[in-house]
Amino acid sequence: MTDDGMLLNFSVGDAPLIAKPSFKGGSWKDRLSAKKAALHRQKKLAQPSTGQPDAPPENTSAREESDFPVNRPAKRQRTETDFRPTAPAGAPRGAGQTNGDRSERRTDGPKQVISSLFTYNPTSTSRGEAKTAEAPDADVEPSNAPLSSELDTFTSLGLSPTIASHLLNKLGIKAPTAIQKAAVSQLLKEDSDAFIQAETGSGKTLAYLLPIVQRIMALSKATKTAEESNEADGVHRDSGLFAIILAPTRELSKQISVVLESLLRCAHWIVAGTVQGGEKKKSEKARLRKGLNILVATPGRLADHLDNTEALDVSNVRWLVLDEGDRLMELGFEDEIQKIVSKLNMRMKAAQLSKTSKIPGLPTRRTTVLCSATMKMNVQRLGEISLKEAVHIQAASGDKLEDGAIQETKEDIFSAPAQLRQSYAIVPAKLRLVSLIALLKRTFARRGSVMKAIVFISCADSVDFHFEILSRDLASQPADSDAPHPITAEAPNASKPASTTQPPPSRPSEPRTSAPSPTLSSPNNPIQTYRLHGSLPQTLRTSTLKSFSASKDPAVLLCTDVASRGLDLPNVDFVIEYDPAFSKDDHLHRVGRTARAGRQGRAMVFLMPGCEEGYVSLLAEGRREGEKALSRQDANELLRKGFISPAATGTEKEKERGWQDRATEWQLSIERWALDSPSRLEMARRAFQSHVRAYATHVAAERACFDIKQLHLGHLAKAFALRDRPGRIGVPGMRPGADGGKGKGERREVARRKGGAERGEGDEGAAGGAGVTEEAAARRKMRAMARAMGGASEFNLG
Ligand SMILES: Nc1ncnc2c1ncn2[C@@H]1O[C@H](COP(=O)(O)OP(=O)(O)OP(=O)(O)O)[C@@H](O)[C@H]1O
Repeated sequence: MTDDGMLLNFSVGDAPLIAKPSFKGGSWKDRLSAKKAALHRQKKLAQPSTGQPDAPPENTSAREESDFPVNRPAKRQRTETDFRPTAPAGAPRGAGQTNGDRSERRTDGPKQVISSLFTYNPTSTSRGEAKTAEAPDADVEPSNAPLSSELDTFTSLGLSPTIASHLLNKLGIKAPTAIQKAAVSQLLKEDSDAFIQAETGSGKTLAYLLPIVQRIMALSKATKTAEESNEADGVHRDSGLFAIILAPTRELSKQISVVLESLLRCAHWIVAGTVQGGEKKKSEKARLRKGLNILVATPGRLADHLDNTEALDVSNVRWLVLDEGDRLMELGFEDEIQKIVSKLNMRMKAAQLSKTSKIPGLPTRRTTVLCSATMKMNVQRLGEISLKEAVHIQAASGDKLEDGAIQETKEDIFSAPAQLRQSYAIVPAKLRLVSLIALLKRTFARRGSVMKAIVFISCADSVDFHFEILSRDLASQPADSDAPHPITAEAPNASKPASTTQPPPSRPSEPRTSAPSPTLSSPNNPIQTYRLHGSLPQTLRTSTLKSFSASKDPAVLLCTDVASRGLDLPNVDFVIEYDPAFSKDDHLHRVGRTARAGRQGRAMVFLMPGCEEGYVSLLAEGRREGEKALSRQDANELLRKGFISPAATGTEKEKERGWQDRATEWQLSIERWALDSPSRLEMARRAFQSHVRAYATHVAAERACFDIKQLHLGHLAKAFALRDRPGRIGVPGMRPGADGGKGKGERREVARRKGGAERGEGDEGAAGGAGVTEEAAARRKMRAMARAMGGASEFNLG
């Protein structure tokens, strides 16, 4: 949002345009350009009226891109009379018309602004250099696949034939991945601490679970006396707790325990359980009292039980795993982990001194395993807290390290799986929503081409809004609406697809998180849409994920970053980052939800023309082959493919007009849909506001690519189906204050970003004064904007 934008958005307001506005604040440049714009409008109005409105573009669809300003467009206030695209032949009344009169009649509030989709869009600044590449070579060797050599078997790593045959026959896992090969042999052989680092989807969970389960099975054998024959006579649930696995979120701890349970079916006498926030402590205490051998936990809840649950005896714990180490630190669990580690040390030592442990074969020292895909400062810190002389286990190496220290080598650079096909789309703000719909329509056009897609969105309010759009019932268009069918290519009976999937069971009071998507479905390919974010109750989050994973129909999940880490959702073919991630690492975790364990996958990130295009070089850093591995698309390409009518005939120009008109029709119908109900309108406004606030929280190091000053709020509002002027979009009851109404995880998430920003500012301070001044100016600007946007200072993060 440039300064003149700010002034036009917020200062001019609804005042009569003839009245001389006064311009205050901002630099002299801001004031000058705002004055010029007002003068220009006054001149136009002073011209003798012909009874006709301002000449609209003859046909918006047909405008050439070269007519548009190359950089950011000059802003002007526009009314419905500005936009009168020619209705396509045969279209119902209203197709291609603005319907603005009706929207004004319906709302007693301020005038609505209806802008055309295809005019005044900024063009790409990198158009000249960037290639519109084809998808990178599909034959790239997967980097996280199971090993294919006949010599690489689980038994050759030292795993027992019982476990190996269980993996093969019951879990369908034939050969280890590279990280499993390195980790299993190391952890079976030695009792040293270890840092396991490998890319997303490389099988890190089994890499630490397999050796732990085998070692506990071995304890069982050692416990038996020579004449005993039954395995169950060895270790049993009362023998003691031997291993604890810590995961940062409830979803992850649940997922790990599911993998563990499936593994333990070959050693049924070993009992595992979970303790995690969101569950009743009383039932957890009862579970702990009954006895467990392996515990999967979230750090906060475990620390709580260590303080308050007498039955939790940790004196025999000999394996501690810290999974998703970077996330544990980002979510602020450092204190809890420090407390847990020191309690484990203390109780183990006390038991060893009093010689109360009676488990033969129990190792004398505890092995701590830290897992992370990234190697950041905070992981180093976690290593210092928890590891001693750790072995660094990567796909191919195993170097012994100093106390807790983790050496960084070239291979430590966190990158996406090699086989992931990654692209970015340059989409102007106004075209974002229609482009997303076009992309999803195209993605699910053919049954079987894509099973599941995940769309990452920056905040919970925006997830809710887009979920309502995708799941809206096309049959219940307003009765008086002359809206055309939203996407003319859609089959008439596509609005109620026959779903074979059971949506997650939700009680009447619970918000719905799953619904068929009439917009994306076709008669032979029903699409189910899901939503997930941190503001939903935990039980609903769990059931939604379960249902999405189990869905036999193609499905799309709209979610915040709550689903970006560690989650292993089957058959995800496509990840769309509709809002770019708040940091590069978050991006790699998000795209890592596809292309797992050697499978193919695609990812696309939406970027706006201008400073966001700088993000392409950051994307390239996450690829081994650099920018070569990235392909590029433009909004027009997405729209053409998504909105083209299968029956389109005529010249290229006519076809183009066809898809532009259809995209416009769809956009107008969604704007009417939002205007038609106060609750929907509020939802759209809330989503817009939250989105803008979330935009301001990209990590400092990447803020040059996501400069809030460059954001064109008027254009962006269109992508939220809004016709309001941005300065007027205020949502009553929007949660004020940093922590208002947020759950613990959400507060941690906000703190993480703030922490990142503060560190970034400190770094800049060290580098030189100029940067600091600019940052400070930007912060002042952001604060001013937040005030103009309704006064709330935080956003509803997932
Ligand atoms: N040896 C193997 N052969 C085939 N599939 C495997 C193998 N090991 C694990 N998998 C599968 O690979 C998927 C990814 O495993 P896992 O979730 O452990 O990866 P990860 O490295 O922890 O990923 P992330 O970093 O995203 O958390 C799972 O579906 C798992 O069942």
